[in-house]
Amino acid sequence: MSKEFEVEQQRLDTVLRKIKVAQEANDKQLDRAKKGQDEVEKGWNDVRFKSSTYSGLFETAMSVRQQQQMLQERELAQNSAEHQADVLSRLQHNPYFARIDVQESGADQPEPIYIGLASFSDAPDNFLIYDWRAPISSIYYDAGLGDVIYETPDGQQSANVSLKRQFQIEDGKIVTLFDTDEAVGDQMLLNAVSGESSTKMKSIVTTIQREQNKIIRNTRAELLFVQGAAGSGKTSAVLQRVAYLLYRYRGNLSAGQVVMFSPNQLFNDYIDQVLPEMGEQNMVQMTYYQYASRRLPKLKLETLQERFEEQQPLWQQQINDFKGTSAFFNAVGTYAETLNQAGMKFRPIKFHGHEIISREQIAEIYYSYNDNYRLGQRLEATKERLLNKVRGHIGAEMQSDWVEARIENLSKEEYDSLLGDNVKEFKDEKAEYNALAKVIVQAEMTPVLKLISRTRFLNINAQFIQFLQQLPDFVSVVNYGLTPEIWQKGVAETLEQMRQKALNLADMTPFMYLFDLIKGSHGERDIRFIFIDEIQDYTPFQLAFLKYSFPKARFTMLGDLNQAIFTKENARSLHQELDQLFDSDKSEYVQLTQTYRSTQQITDFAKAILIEGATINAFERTGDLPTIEVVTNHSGMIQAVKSQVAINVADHETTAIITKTLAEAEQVYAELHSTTDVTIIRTENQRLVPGTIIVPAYLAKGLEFDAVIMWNASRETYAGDDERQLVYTIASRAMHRLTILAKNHLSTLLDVAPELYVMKTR
Ligand SMILES: Nc1ncnc2c1ncn2[C@@H]1O[C@H](COP(=O)(O)OP(=O)(O)OP(=O)(O)O)[C@@H](O)[C@H]1O
Repeated sequence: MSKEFEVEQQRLDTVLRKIKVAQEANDKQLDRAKKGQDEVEKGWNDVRFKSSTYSGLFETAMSVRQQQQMLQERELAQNSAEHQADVLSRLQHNPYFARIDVQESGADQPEPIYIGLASFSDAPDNFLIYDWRAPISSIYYDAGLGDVIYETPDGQQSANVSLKRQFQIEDGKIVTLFDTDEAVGDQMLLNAVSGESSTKMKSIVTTIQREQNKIIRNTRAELLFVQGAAGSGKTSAVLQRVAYLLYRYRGNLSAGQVVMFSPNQLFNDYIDQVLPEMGEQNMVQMTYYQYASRRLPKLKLETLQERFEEQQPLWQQQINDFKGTSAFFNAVGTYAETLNQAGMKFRPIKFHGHEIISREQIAEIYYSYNDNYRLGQRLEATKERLLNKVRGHIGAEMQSDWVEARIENLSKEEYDSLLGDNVKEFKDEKAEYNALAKVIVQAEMTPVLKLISRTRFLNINAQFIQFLQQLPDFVSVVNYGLTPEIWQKGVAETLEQMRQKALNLADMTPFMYLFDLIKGSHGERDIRFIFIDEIQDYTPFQLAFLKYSFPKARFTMLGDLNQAIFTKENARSLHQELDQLFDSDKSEYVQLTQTYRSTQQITDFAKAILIEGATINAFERTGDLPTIEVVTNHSGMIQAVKSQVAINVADHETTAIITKTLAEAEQVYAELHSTTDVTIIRTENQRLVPGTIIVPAYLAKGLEFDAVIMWNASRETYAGDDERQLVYTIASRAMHRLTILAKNHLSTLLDVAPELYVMKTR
């Protein structure tokens, strides 16, 4: 054992001992906090409710307030002690993974800095471990030896690095230790990426790469756009970024103010351990569909499966494309402006089957305000007036026949329960009638008042249709390859859908936006950071809408234009679109070209599928060449799948059989499950499970597996050039092994150089 090894092990022993001491002290504190809370809770018994006199009331209130404050303090103490217990047990398990010796300018000697998952000190300012997110830790990820400059909250700081050392520690023992002059040594990275896939993504703190570190620590950009090839660590980097931001803005930023839009629920499930593993709470994670469903609970929205599998006629596709443009977004805004003068659609307010306020009356109120009222103000003012009007209607309604009939037929119990505490001697029958009638009418009015408060007197569906009908007045549809006739045909389709309380993806966001403009919504202003994964699947309209909906947030967008569902043309213009939404001085575009997921052979193969793709560099890790097998019939493919799965299982490689559609996945499952142990993933709401799975391509986004079997990569299945990206996405899910099966003819999209794969024959 080398001298250094020994010295490091001794230091490790000392640190672990100190962690233990800290744990014991913390446990005591936790006990005290818990006991304290019990006492406070007991204290409630002593709070006397003296309510007969004013001073008694005041005393009670004070006493309650005091108890509440004490409870809050104890709870805080307990929470922080609990948090500390969690941190310490993490550190006990794995205290640090790196050491750098840094001499800051002005200091007379270098200081060793040990970097781990959290900071730990045994005395004020005596840090035995530095959090990986501390400013100084950045040096470890960014540079090799020598003079360096690093960012601190107070500006740039210069220093000299004389040593970089990496550790692997298990059960309190240093397993390996090596010095390096690179940023993060390749050996460590190779170890990290050579592991097997799992159903849960892991954190990459120990091996963050320099360009990933830039993304993680960026606090300047309003828009940070990360373009990165499949497997280049986009998702990993942003999850570490969330952890970094929560650390950097601790006390001012909570996990609930960070929202991540991800491609599907399965993916959410896949990544949901990364932050807890680092001792942080998860941010809010949702899919765009979930976001829209939450906002439009009454409508049946188009699902992921429908969106991917539906074959639409060209004209419909063109309409949908147009509805995704920023021109269309602007058109909604222009239309909404016109509503300040005229055109707002209302529903009459009804009570007991008859109209009490007609749509014309509502319109009259709505347009009675002067010109400088905005839509939202108009609506608020109208709402107030309507509420008053309805309340004022109570008197008239009390005399109506139905109220009289109800009162005449009241049983004794009903009578008592209606009047409640107000049962008393009435001076005459009229007084009694009025008292009863008032309660009855008020009760019946409550739902009407509620509807008004919720602005249900707006006819938003009719409004949306009217907007669509008038759209050619605002934008020339001809510029988008449409004619006014075709456009109106599309409007009729939307109308038909809305009659069935459904909305397709293309209409969903315009509908929400129009509704928001009418309501004068100011968006969710407390959300501070928005992350959007798989940005290439969003339309410019959606992006503009998200910007509008989260006006105070900084955006981080991740995407791979190679995996675009957008056409290439759109992908290129995405940049221009974003320039219109964000101040270009505060936008930063970063490219990740190095891939980590797959072996060199798989990366090279996947890359060859793309034409003029973005730059992709494989990480040097070798494996077998991908294999392609073309058989003559369906049962041949089933045979091939079975034998490949058997080989993979024997080699402990978790396998995903990826099909194009759910129907295909079902078919393969039906033929396999009696003889092979497989799980089918039908919807995004399922969980990933260990072992072999069958999954349709659109649910495999963002995931990775040791081995992938691409089902039926035939010419008929993957025919059009627009499916190139999909084929690339499927191939790039594989870490170590890729098998492609086809019937009769291989898809021409897989027509790559023969040295990149092995053609298998039986
Ligand atoms: N710095 C790193 N150290 C170790 N492993 C890394 C690093 N960066 C990425 N990886 C690994 O590479 C794999 C791919 O990363 P990730 O899923 O974040 O890529 P991605 O760019 O989001 O891919 P895709 O676009 O295909 O969804 C993961 O297994 C991840 O753990």
